[in-house]
Amino acid sequence: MCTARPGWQTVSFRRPAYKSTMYNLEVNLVDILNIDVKKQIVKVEPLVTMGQLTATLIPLGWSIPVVPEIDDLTVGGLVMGTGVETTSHKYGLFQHTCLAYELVLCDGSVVRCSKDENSELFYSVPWSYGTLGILTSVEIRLVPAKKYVKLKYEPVKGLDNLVKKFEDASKGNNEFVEAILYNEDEAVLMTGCQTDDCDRSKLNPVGLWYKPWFFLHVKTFLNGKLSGVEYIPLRDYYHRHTRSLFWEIQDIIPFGNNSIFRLLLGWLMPPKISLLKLTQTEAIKKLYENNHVIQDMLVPIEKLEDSVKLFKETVNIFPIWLCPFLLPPNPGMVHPKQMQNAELYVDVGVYGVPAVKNFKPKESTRKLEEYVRKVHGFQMLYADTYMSREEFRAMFDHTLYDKLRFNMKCHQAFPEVYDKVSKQARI
Ligand SMILES: Cc1cc2nc3c(=O)[nH]c(=O)nc-3n(C[C@H](O)[C@H](O)[C@H](O)COP(=O)(O)OP(=O)(O)OC[C@H]3O[C@@H](n4cnc5c(N)ncnc54)[C@H](O)[C@@H]3O)c2cc1C
Ligand SMILES: NC(=O)C1=CN([C@@H]2O[C@H](COP(=O)(O)OP(=O)(O)OC[C@H]3O[C@@H](n4cnc5c(N)ncnc54)[C@H](OP(=O)(O)O)[C@@H]3O)[C@@H](O)[C@H]2O)C=CC1
Ligand SMILES: CC(C)=CCC[C@@H](C)[C@H]1CC[C@@]2(C)C3=C(CC[C@]12C)[C@@]1(C)CC[C@H](O)C(C)(C)[C@@H]1CC3
Repeated sequence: MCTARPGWQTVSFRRPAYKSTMYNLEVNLVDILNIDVKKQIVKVEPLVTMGQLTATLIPLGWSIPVVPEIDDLTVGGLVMGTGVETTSHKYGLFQHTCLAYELVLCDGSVVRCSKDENSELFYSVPWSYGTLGILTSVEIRLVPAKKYVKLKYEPVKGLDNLVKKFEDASKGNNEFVEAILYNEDEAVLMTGCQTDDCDRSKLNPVGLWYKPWFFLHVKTFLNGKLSGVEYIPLRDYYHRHTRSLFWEIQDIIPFGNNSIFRLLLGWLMPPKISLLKLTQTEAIKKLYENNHVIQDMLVPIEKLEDSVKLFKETVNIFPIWLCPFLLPPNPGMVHPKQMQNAELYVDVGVYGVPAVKNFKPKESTRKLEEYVRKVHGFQMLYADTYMSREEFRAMFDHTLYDKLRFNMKCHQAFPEVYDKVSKQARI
């Protein structure tokens, strides 16, 4: 069994091939069920999107701790896969901000799980891609929302310098930490906090239709020697990369940042990911397969410098997105090597056309995957993975997952995660 949500509707890169051979379950659960400000919990159904949630919560003065930035990402997809954002160094991944899940198991029973109730199931749901049960609701922590983010842009020269500053910023008191690496030697580090006060002369609603693409706006701070400060309305900040799909839009609509285009037609942007997927031709699919890399590798922060060098040598794609996150020592598929303390990791996001000669998608990606396994890192599974089943099991801890699948007789109802995310399972 799998959900009946068609592949073209999902934000993941490829379409799931398995949907045509499995029993498809309609899970049309699209509502925000309850906002309990006393207990600071919001209860939502799995198809609630990030755009829908921020539009509802922010006017009420609330938000959730981790808001992955593409509007159409769903709570179900983020729980069953993962979500990371610039607050993750403080709160962890999306699933670490969830307090309880309600699932329908393969025997038809409904269970609620949390850290104190059915805890093994609770810790096994993230990264399980719908292979333990069907999610029907999620309780997420609420945090107070303020009106603006006071964002400081700091140009940094030298990779070693950036790595040090980035690590310090992630361990400091900042609420938001992110860096964009424009080449091996130049980056802009962004740190911010929420505030209700705003210096109007520095207000920048980056989400307005005529505003330049965010990554290009950030790039302008590279030229100045000084740091810059801006006040960005909270919702504009959360979805700052939505309009340009990070920097992927430049390959799809190359003239999209032209100021006249923005002024007249900027309101049309971005095209819906689902529309792009639905209308994707075989030729474009091949082009992306053979001459494009989309990968997010999660590595321990002390491996950041080595990872950037390896990415440069293997695919040579810039900009690179850097986002720190805290990985707590919880049981389940993804945890730090030592189970004593939470560890700081970083998401190294590489999206674009490789600038190396003789780029071979499979070989290059496998080289990166091997490195990530070696340093006890993890690959985000919305993108292509070329790992074998054994390699996949070496990267993701299947101990608890296997135990639960056996106890709950999941093998009679759901495939294994690998059979949903591997290259063979996706078209
Ligand atoms: C002919 C008729 C007459 C009625 N007369 C009355 C009346 O006089 N007084 C009265 O109080 N009621 C009456 N009802 C029943 C009832 O009020 C409405 O049908 C009900 O409120 C549905 O509202 P809706 O159309 O907004 O919900 P829907 O459009 O069915 O659903 C609204 C949203 O909730 C979601 N949703 C629906 N069901 C579920 C579920 N089980 N779990 C999760 N999400 C769900 C949907 O996906 C949708 O997003 C009547 C119903 C009918 C058909
Ligand atoms: N900033 C970030 O962190 C970003 C994250 N992403 C990635 O995008 C993906 C989310 O995309 P989205 O379109 O929302 O999700 P998808 O529809 O792609 O779903 C992802 C997985 O979750 C499963 N799933 C979803 N809902 C349920 C449910 N109710 N019960 C059981 N299983 C369920 C799906 O199962 P099935 O196959 O059966 O449908 C699928 O395997 C995540 O993998 C995330 O990591 C992408 C961009 C940015
Ligand atoms: C963890 C984080 C921050 C991930 C960000 C990932 C984005 C860059 C990804 C998510 C969805 C994504 C894979 C997508 C694409 C580009 C990269 C995206 C936007 C595009 C639009 C590229 C063009 C393709 O033909 C197609 C339309 C299928 C995809 C759709 C999904």
